[in-house]
Amino acid sequence: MTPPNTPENPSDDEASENVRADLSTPAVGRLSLYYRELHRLLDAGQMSTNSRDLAAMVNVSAAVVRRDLSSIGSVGRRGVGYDVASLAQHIGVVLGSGVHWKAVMIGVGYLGNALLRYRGFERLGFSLAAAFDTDPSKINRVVGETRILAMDQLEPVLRDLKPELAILTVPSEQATDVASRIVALGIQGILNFAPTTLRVPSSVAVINVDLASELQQLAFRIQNS
Ligand SMILES: NC(=O)c1ccc[n+]([C@@H]2O[C@H](COP(=O)([O-])OP(=O)(O)OC[C@H]3O[C@@H](n4cnc5c(N)ncnc54)[C@H](O)[C@@H]3O)[C@@H](O)[C@H]2O)c1
Repeated sequence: MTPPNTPENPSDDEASENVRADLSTPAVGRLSLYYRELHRLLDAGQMSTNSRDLAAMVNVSAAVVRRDLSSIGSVGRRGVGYDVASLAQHIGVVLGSGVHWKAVMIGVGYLGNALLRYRGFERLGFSLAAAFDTDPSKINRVVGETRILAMDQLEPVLRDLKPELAILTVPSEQATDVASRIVALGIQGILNFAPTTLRVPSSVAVINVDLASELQQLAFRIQNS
């Protein structure tokens, strides 16, 4: 008989919600890397792995892998390790990859073009449902599998598609205005490539991607090693 869902005995969904709330940002980043490597192992037909091998794949210690995995309730069996398929599935649930996420892209220049052609998003449950640009020469072109629409179609299309996420790849001067527009349309998370700080309500999650800053940190590490 299925036990009732009580605070002491939460359902799978509730348990993964609780786990998610407790995870630090670096731990979430590492889980995402384990997830990627586990899928690579699955593709290669490998059924089991252990903390030492996973650690080597993502360049952390085996103790960190064991701690990360036990924090989401996955404990390897001594001498056997982890079942690759079920561990990948479990991490996927914790990271929300079992859920289908709809994303739109705003700004299809050099960067947007490259990202639209990348097929790796779909595997993690993200579909790029539409892309938007202001340049009339780009409208109606299909890049990857996504059609570029005019910005004056933003409101009706987003109301219809109801995407949760947006990838912002417009010039930095345009980013704030565009962000306000998409937030007003119900976007809950923005992956922001524009080198500017977005002012959005705290209910909207923003991840800033800045490769120049990453390079700067890399140079700093080398200089100080
Ligand atoms: N995060 C990073 O590591 C990184 C790396 C490269 C570029 N960038 C940034 O990403 C953004 C895009 O870079 P890019 O090289 O692709 O630039 P780009 O100029 O090639 O592309 C920008 C696109 O946005 C469109 N656009 C302009 N205003 C718009 C608006 N209001 N609404 C919708 N579309 C609009 C333009 O027509 C163009 O197609 C820039 O902000 C750039 O600084 C970030």
